[in-house]
Amino acid sequence: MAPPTAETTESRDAKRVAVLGATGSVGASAVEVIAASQGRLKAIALSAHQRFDRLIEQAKRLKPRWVIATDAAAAKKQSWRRLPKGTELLTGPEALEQTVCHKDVDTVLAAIVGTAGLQSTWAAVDAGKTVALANKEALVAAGPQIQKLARQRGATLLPVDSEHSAIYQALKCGAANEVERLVLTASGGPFRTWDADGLRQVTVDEALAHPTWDMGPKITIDSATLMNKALEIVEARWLFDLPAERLMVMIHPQSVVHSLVEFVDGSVIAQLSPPDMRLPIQYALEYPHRREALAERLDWTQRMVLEFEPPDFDRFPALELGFRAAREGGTAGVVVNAANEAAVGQFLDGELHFTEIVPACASVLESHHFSPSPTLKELLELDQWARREVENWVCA
Ligand SMILES: NC(=O)C1=CN([C@@H]2O[C@H](COP(=O)(O)OP(=O)(O)OC[C@H]3O[C@@H](n4cnc5c(N)ncnc54)[C@H](OP(=O)(O)O)[C@@H]3O)[C@@H](O)[C@H]2O)C=CC1
Ligand SMILES: CC(=O)[C@@H](O)[C@H](O)COP(=O)(O)O
Ligand SMILES: [Mn+2]
Repeated sequence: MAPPTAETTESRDAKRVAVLGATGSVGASAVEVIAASQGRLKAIALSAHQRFDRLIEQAKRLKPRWVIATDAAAAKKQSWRRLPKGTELLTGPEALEQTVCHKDVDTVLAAIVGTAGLQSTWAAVDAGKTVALANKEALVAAGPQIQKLARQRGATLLPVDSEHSAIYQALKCGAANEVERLVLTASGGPFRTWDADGLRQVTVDEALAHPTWDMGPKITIDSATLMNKALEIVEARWLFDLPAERLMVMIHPQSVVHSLVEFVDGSVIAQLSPPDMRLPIQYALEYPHRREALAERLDWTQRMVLEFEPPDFDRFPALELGFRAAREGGTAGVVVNAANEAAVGQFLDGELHFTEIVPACASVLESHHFSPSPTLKELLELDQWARREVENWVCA
């Protein structure tokens, strides 16, 4: 009997992945991982918000069943003639939620940036899917609610964020009650060594020049303020169910040690690799298997220096906001996250100074009406409220 062709292997055994945010930095890396998976992974759906030419190229390569254009108005102006035969176009944000629930979707890669990714992540969890989670903002905004829903629906959350992927892997070395603390590493961003005067003069181009990672604009600005690490503290709080007191941040400029777990006996287990998102994406999509990867490897024939230093909470006050949101829970996460998204947008548009991003978030967090266990509807309303507050915020 002839061996199965790639096509038949795919249709019988392939894990069918819906890639939400396929045209972004994480999404594009996921497309490479899927294309190189020798038929083990099949892109069943790819979504884009506005970069439709890129989406069409991806569709020609992976031949998904569906492409989703979430900006429906922009989709009307696009020519879709180059879509491959057999690929159906769906439009509007509601198409994300319909698609992730489909019985033929096995895994959802949540790689939309910001709160825009919350409802589709929620829908995937609600449908009991395996969710490979890059969209950290969803967990920051609604961590306890998403975890509760995942338990009720039997959904599995697999981290894609490099630090959380490292921690997930390191946690396999001990039992939950043997964990002392999690140490999240941070590159320190482009301004790691800058003084307060320098920080006040930061330009958009300087903030977009990340020293070690090539990422989308929003997370790159977050890395520069260290708000990314603040969000990751909250993400770790809910993902691993550990209190803020057992979470730490260490600056590690090389971005080779992606995070560490310290166990009660003092042993510290870390995961190392060059900074390349294709590895944590592949780990989550292929889980529980490890496969040969496209990602860069460490070169053990070369001298390598790995540095660690504690963060400076004075120059980077975002960190304190992250620890506070992780300690308080409730509505603190959604407010910090939404205020930050709005403030980063204003900074990128030249309407806010770099050093105003975090004070704007702190001020909105301070003035909001805290609630300990909000519903999804309340969270979405607060998200909108926090954005409006940042629009009206004036630096004291
Ligand atoms: N980049 C990285 O290395 C890492 C990213 N992450 C997280 O992954 C997520 C994605 O980051 P990244 O890939 O850098 O971001 P990008 O900005 O590169 O990509 C964002 C993606 O989301 C889509 N999108 C934007 N707005 C909307 C919207 N309103 N509705 C639906 N889709 C939308 C974009 O579509 P389009 O481009 O077509 O307009 C694009 O596909 C973020 O949550 C980030 O924090 C986590 C760890 C590492
Ligand atoms: C790749 C990834 O996971 C990013 O979140 C990265 O960690 C950003 O780098 P910083 O450590 O500078 O925030
Ligand atoms: Mn990260």
